[in-house]
Amino acid sequence: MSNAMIINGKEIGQEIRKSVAEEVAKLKEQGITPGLAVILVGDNPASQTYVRNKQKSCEAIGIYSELIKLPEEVSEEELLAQIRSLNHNDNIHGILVQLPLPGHINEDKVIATISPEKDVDGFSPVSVGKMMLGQETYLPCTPYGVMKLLEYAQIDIAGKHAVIVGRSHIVGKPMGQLLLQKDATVTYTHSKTPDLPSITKQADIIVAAVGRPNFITKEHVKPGAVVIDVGINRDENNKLIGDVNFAEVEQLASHITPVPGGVGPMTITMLLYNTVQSAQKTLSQDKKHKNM
Ligand SMILES: Nc1nc(=O)c2c([nH]1)NC[C@@H]1CN(c3ccc(C(=O)N[C@@H](CCC(=O)O)C(=O)O)cc3)C=[N+]21
Repeated sequence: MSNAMIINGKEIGQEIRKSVAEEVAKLKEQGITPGLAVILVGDNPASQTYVRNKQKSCEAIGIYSELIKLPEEVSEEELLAQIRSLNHNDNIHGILVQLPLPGHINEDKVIATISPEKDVDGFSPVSVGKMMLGQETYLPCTPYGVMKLLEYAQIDIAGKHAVIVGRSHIVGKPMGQLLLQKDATVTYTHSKTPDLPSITKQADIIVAAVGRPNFITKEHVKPGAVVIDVGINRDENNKLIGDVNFAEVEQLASHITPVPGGVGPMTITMLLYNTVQSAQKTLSQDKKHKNM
């Protein structure tokens, strides 16, 4: 069996970022600088790294980014007040609250407080509801990024059997919905699914989003399947590894995404994309006002 085609998320992400940068330049000519606010609570090192990456990526394409750092002990009310203030700040088109949040804060309440117009993560109940209904909205960045990877790799989705491993609100669940909207037959699996390999073996497309290193092995994969690895785990040497045993699975998959350099860079790319979309919307609303 020949080796799989490796889907290069870094390269595809760069290509999309180039066209997002062009949109940013156009907006600037019209006097608008897209702005993203990132709220970081506490000093979790992994979260700090992600947030720094997001800021660097914004900078690289001319998006203004503002980091709001709050102490671990911040009250829920104070965090909500920050979000409400950003909801009304005209320089800010996107608001992202870095997850996870400390235990004393109600994540659902926080996310629901972000104005749906600025919910570039696509996590709010309004965004999720619209996505389910197939209405225009901000799509969650990771599943959206996976859809772009499949599109760029020219993988047909209609009629294919997609098996999602993992059912998180931010990856697994929306991933299945987006694939369903493209006419895949979708199966959700999770930690309580008995005999997982018997199901994943039927998949034309596997999306692994379990959060367990090297969880998906060759026993899980039908020869010729497309394998998308959403996992971000650290091994004992602090090296980034996915949910898929890459060395094993690349021998029989038709396409596979690496970690790093697969889905991760696409997540940030779609965040930039959503932020610019939001800025573009304010422009068309301004015009409407002026025409009145
Ligand atoms: N409100 C919120 N929105 C998020 O989108 C969000 C979040 N909270 N909390 C944490 C997770 C994690 N996440 C990643 C994004 C990009 C990479 C990424 O670009 N990874 C690179 C490698 C980076 C490295 O080497 O550390 C890659 O896979 O190639 C990873 C992880 C977004 N998250």
